[in-house]
Amino acid sequence: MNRPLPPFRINHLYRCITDMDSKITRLIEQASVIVGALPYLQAYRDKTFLIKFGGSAMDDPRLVKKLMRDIVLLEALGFNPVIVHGGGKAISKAMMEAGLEAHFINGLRVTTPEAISIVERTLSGTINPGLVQMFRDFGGKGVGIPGTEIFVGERIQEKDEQGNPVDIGEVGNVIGCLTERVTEALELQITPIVSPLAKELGTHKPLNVNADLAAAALARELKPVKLIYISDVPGIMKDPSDPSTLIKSVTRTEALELIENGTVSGGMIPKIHSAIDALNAGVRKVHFIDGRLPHTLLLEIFTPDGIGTEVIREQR
Ligand SMILES: Nc1ncnc2c1ncn2[C@@H]1O[C@H](COP(=O)(O)OP(=O)(O)O)[C@@H](O)[C@H]1O
Ligand SMILES: CC(=O)N[C@@H](CCC(=O)OP(=O)(O)O)C(=O)O
Repeated sequence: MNRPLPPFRINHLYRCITDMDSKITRLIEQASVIVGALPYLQAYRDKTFLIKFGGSAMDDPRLVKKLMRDIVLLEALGFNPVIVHGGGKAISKAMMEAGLEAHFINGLRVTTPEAISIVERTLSGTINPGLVQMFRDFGGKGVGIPGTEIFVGERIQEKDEQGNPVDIGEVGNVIGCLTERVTEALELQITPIVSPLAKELGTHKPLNVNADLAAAALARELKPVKLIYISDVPGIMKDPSDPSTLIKSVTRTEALELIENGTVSGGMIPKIHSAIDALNAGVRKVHFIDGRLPHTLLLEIFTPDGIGTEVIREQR
C-alpha cells in the first residue's frame, strides 16, 4: 500500500508544478507575441522602410545598439530597412574641440570650408562606420554608403529673419539621387546605411546636407511604405517642453501651420519640410518617434496605433 507523502514533499512537488506552469505560461505569452506579428509580417515583407536616425538620439550607446539590433531583426524578417543617419550633436562637439562655434540658420548648419572637413570626418569616419559595425555585430548585413555616392547637391541660399539672403557655406539641397547602390544592396537583402553628404553638381565637392532632407530625397526615389524619423522627442508637441502635448496625427497643412505659428522650431523645421516633401512625392506615411524609448521602431511598426506623431497627406 502507498504511504501518503509527508507534507514537505507535497509542498516541494506543488512548487515544482507551479514553477513549471508559470514558465510555460511565460513561453505561451512569448509565442502569442510572435503570432501577433503575423499581420505585420504579411503586410511588410519585402517592403522598404526608410529610417532617419538623428544624432540627437545617439547619446546613449546602449540604446543605439538596441536600435541597431531591432533593425537587424527587421532585415532578418525580410523587411527592407534603409538607414539615413545624422550626427549633428557629434559634429558640433568636434567643431568645438577644433575651436569652431556651431551656428544654425533655420535648422541648417552654417558650414565654412574649415567646417566641412570636420563634418565629413565625423559622418564618414566615425558615425557611419560605427553604426555599420554595430549592425554587423548583431549578425546584420549592413553596408555603409557615403551620401556623396548617392546625392547630387546644389548650394542653398537661406534667408535671415528679415528675409535677406545669407550664405551658409558648403551646404546643399539634394537635386538628384543615384539610387543604384541602395537598390543593389536591397536586392541582396543588405541594409544600406547612408551618410548625409552630397556631391556638388559641377565641382564634385562635398556638401553638407541636413540628414532629414537627405532622407526625404531618398524617400522620393525609393517610395518606402514608411519614412520614420527617430529623434530625441516623443514626436511633434504643442509645447516642446511638455510631452503630454504630443500631437498624434497631423496633415501636411496642419504641419506647415505649426511652423508658421512658431509651435515648431530649430531642428524640427527641416524635419517637417522633408516629411511634407516625401508625402508630396507619394510616400504614404511619415512618423516621428522617440529614440530614447527602447524598441521604439518595433512599437511603431508592430502595433496597431503605433507611437509618436504621424504626418499624413489628407484630413482623417
Ligand atoms: N514643437 C516641437 N515638438 C518637438 N520637438 C521640437 C519642437 N520644436 C522644436 N523641437 C526640437 O526639435 C529637436 C529635434 O531636432 P534635431 O535636434 O535636429 O534632432 P535630430 O538630431 O534627431 O535630427 C528636438 O530636440 C526639439 O528640441
Ligand atoms: C546642413 C546641416 O545642417 N547638416 C547637418 C548634417 C547632420 C544632421 O543633419 O544630423 P542630425 O540629423 O543629427 O540633425 C549638420 O551639420 O548638423
